[in-house]
Amino acid sequence: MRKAWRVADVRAAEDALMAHLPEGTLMQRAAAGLARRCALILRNVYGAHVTLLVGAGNNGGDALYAGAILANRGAAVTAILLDPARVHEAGLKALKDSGGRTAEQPPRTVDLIIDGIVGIGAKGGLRSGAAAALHKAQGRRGRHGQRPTIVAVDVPSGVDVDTGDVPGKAVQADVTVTFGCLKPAHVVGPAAPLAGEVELVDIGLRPWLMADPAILVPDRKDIVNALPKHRPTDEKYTRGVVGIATGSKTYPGAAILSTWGALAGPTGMVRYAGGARQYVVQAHPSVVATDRITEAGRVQAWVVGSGLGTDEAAATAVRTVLASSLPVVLDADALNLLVDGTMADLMRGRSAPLVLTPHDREFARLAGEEPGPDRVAAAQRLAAHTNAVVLLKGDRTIVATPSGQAYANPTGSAALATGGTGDVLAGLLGSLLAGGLRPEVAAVTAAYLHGLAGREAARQGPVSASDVAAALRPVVNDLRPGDQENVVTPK
Ligand SMILES: NC(=O)C1=CN([C@@H]2O[C@H](COP(=O)(O)OP(=O)(O)OC[C@H]3O[C@@H](n4cnc5c(N)ncnc54)[C@H](O)[C@@H]3O)[C@@H](O)[C@H]2O)[C@@H](O)CC1
Ligand SMILES: [K+]
Repeated sequence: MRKAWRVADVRAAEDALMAHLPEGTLMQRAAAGLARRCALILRNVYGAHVTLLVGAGNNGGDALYAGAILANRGAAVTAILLDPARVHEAGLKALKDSGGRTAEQPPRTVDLIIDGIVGIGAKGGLRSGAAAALHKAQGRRGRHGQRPTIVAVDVPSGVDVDTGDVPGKAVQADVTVTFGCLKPAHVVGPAAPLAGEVELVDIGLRPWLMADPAILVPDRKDIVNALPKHRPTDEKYTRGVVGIATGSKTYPGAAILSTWGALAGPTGMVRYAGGARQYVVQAHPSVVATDRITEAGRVQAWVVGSGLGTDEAAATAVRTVLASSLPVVLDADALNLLVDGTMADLMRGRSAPLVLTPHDREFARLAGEEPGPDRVAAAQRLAAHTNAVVLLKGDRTIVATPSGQAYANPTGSAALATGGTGDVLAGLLGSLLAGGLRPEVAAVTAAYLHGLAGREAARQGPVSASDVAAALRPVVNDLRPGDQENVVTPK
């Protein structure tokens, strides 16, 4: 897992580390890493045109020192000082000593913009002077007529570093070079896509980060490790059976999509219980279907949700699974049935895992408040209140546990913002729960795989939920270690 820390924890670690180092060492390390990445982007540093947007703090200092390094290698470096009276003096001197200059306006040619406007000291969106300078620099062209590449120092300026919120104007970076550790804005909220590609430069901070990380971000290896392995002795029941109670005669599509999602997961068998049984069996002949949950036979986890409606039968379905001692996923309509609070005791009294998968509107109905600018904190509050793992859908889906652990999914895709993809996710999640994964691991794994499937489906053009469901199985298979040949020819 990658880890992101909040600003106060980063500052505490920096203070502790700096006490052991000569003054300025950390900034030199940061600037060296920043300049190295800029040089890689420019390829030919000699003769390149670099514009620095320099704010009042140390973020501007990083930019000035990196500018000095690039100027020493023959780049034409121009610094636009947004608050000249408070500029990092030593950084400015270093830039000038290396042949860089300051100017009021960006020069005609700009290959690279280094955004040193503001870093972890940010408050609010970009101020007007900074926004105007950025706009002008962005409007310039590079040596070869190309648009300038934008490299953000530490974070794209204008974002809220601790929450990933974007309260006003902000920089859209191509690359963000950050120092010491990731921060929440790199991985959650609307800020995360503004960071572009994030490079983490080691400045020796990690051993000094004493606090727990605010957010964990899974990578491919974590997902490979989480997925249950096939064993030669497996048969369908040992791999787990997932029960799906979604859809209805009126909304059979939801049932087809969620069973499709479940079929891509690790379980050996998928059972369906509900009004859309005929449609489900037609679409997926391997699914064993009944009309009611109580007739479905044994399963190791239930998914109840989308397309179910909110009538008495639907409420009974939710009550039945909540009263069981099995892991449960509640999605869509099932979440709306929780709103009146009549199932609160059932929910809070459970000892078996419960996962809720709201999008923003469902979240607002359930929690009584919008997720707001701090989506991680909002998901954590709902998780604690409901004693459930909460998967809050979004471009960077968040998974929060009742104990306060938070994860951000890195594989988000705009392709998933289309009707029915949530049904596919819920089905897959149920299969992972039935396969024995802990609820937060199942939620994180499902979001990750679902995101990859969305990206895969988008390669072919506009995406429907069926495309995502169809892409899911190959994506899952690609990450699961397959059956190995046991007779190997010696080379
Ligand atoms: N503390 C350290 O040891 C290190 C810090 N480093 C750099 O220092 C940065 C933090 O420096 P500072 O604490 O000086 O803070 P910043 O440089 O992030 O911000 C300082 C100033 O920016 C202005 N500002 C705040 N919000 C703004 C907005 N929305 N628009 C425009 N201007 C705004 C304010 O006047 C504030 O005083 C890090 O992000 C990183 O880039 C690195 O050099 C690594 C070492
Ligand atoms: K910045």
